[in-house]
Amino acid sequence: MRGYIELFRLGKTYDTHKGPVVIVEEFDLNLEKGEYVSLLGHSGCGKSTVLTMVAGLNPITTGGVVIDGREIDGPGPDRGVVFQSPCLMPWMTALDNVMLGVNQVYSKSSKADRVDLASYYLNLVGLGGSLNKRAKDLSQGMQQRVGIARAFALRPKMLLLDEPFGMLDSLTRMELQEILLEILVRDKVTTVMVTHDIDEALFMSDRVVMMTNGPRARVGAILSLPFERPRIRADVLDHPAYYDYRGQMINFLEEQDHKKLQSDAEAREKARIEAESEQKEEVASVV
Ligand SMILES: Nc1ncnc2c1ncn2[C@@H]1O[C@H](COP(=O)(O)OP(=O)(O)OP(=O)(O)O)[C@@H](O)[C@H]1O
Repeated sequence: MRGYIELFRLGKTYDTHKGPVVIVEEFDLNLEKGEYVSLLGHSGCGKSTVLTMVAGLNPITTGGVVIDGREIDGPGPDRGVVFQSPCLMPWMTALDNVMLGVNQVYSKSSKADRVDLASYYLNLVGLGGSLNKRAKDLSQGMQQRVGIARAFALRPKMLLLDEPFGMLDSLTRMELQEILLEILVRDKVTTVMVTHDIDEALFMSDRVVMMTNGPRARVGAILSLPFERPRIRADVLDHPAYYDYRGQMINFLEEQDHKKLQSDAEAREKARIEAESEQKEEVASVV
């Protein structure tokens, strides 16, 4: 099956001081237009590596990414990215921070239209009253709202979120999750989100892609969630299958933990045997 967005046999090898290490291998995933997919997996398995390759910010070693029929070969305005911290220009206003990208992508539109577009998205994320505040004077939650408005204002086909709510308090986090879902549904943007938070993945996603442990991480299992949209948090939490899906995700992660402990123990045993045989060879050569 081919999707609106296709990640095919995506792979990444990093050069390290110990030589090349294959972090992600044969990562296959198809997304429908407007679909919301979360990537879940243990720390260091390669989630951000997949996301930054799709964003075009991290060179792809093998395979590729096709978005709406076009293979990507670097970053582009068809993909908006929101990281944990929004990296705003601190001395510029909220509006000017959003205008930076808008001016580049919509250079042929009138200044008034560009300001309208940026203001529209800042309004949607609840910053209508703070357009002219400098980024350095905004709270962390407000800065993240600017980051989200900045990504949406480019009208991307795809949104890539790397733990976008990771640094926020739980109330702001819940509020922003809901605002984000509202805009995504309105604009039909296809989304991939990296998260460590099982409940966040359950509330936000159509599907949860669980990655195996690295190195050579790939898609381990995919859960399709049955919760209706628009999502209402209380209804999702009350859904009879909620704790079953939650349990499946926890089981998968525990299974990966178990495999990691096993492979770490095997590696230690192998190293011990190698060290022992080297010692024996040394003793034999002295004798
Ligand atoms: N530029 C790099 N060079 C070498 N190794 C790297 C580089 N970037 C990441 N890695 C390694 O690749 C692995 C995967 O990293 P990545 O950040 O993609 O994982 P992650 O699943 O997003 O982790 P986390 O959940 O902790 O954010 C890690 O072992 C990391 O140390």
